Amino acid sequence: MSDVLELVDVSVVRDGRPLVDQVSWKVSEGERWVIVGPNGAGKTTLLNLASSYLFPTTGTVSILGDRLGAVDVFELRPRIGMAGVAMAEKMPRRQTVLDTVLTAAYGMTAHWRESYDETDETRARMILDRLGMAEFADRTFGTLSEGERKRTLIARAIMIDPELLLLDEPAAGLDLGGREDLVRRLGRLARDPIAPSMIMVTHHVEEIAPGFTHVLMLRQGKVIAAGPIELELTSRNLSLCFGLPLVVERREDRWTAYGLPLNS
Ligand SMILES: Nc1ncnc2c1ncn2[C@@H]1O[C@H](COP(=O)(O)OP(=O)(O)OP(=O)(O)O)[C@@H](O)[C@H]1O
Repeated sequence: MSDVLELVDVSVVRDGRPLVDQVSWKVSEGERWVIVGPNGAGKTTLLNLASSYLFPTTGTVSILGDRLGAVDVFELRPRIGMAGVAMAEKMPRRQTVLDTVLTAAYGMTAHWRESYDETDETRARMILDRLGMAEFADRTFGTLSEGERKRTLIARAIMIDPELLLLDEPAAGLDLGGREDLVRRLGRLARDPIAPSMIMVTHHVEEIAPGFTHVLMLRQGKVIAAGPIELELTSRNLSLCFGLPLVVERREDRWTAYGLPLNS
């Protein structure tokens, strides 16, 4: 199995403070990773390294076999799909859902010319359908609910047929129904053998879809645990990660966590 991502002794330092602190981490082809950790732990910073938008202060980052610093990132970026809040902010609100997905194929955020290939449009509609967004194709992005926007952005990230798919808090801000709908769809994607390798940042273990294989826990820029989810997603590791006593339970193929009550 070849490596999709390899970080060796990576630190990102800002104002003399490490945001990511000597992280070594390997993601192999086909793996689906979840990154968990408290606010400010460095999760988004790790995703920014993985997407080639951030370079490490020290250490080496290799993405899809190419080392950052020794590769043209403009050739690398079209091979990486990314969906997250930062992307949502860049999307023109008056652009249709279909165009929001289609423009990804051309490395743009906004509709430029009416010259999209018919096959691209067919593919965009098929992906929207898989994410339950077919009937929204002609709606403008700005009129969508939070959940619909998130599904549109995931469709956009998949449109380019990436080798690595990065999802930054895809379920944040969704209500229970919206979260469960998204988890089911991500589960289908995660279990699809031809889907790309995936890395998802989340704050809640309840958002981990079935099919995710590995977990990386981060606290204050340092890796607390990393490896197969069934070995590493333990009460002990999660408590260390969040700095309070937590119990994590698995029920069938889903996870849940809760804090122990305070002693009175
Ligand atoms: N350019 C920067 N300069 C200084 N500090 C920064 C910079 N970018 C991020 N930080 C800090 O780095 C830390 C890690 O940020 P990051 O966004 O990676 O955390 P996170 O785990 O994704 O947090 P959250 O769960 O709140 O989204 C935070 O304390 C943040 O304030």
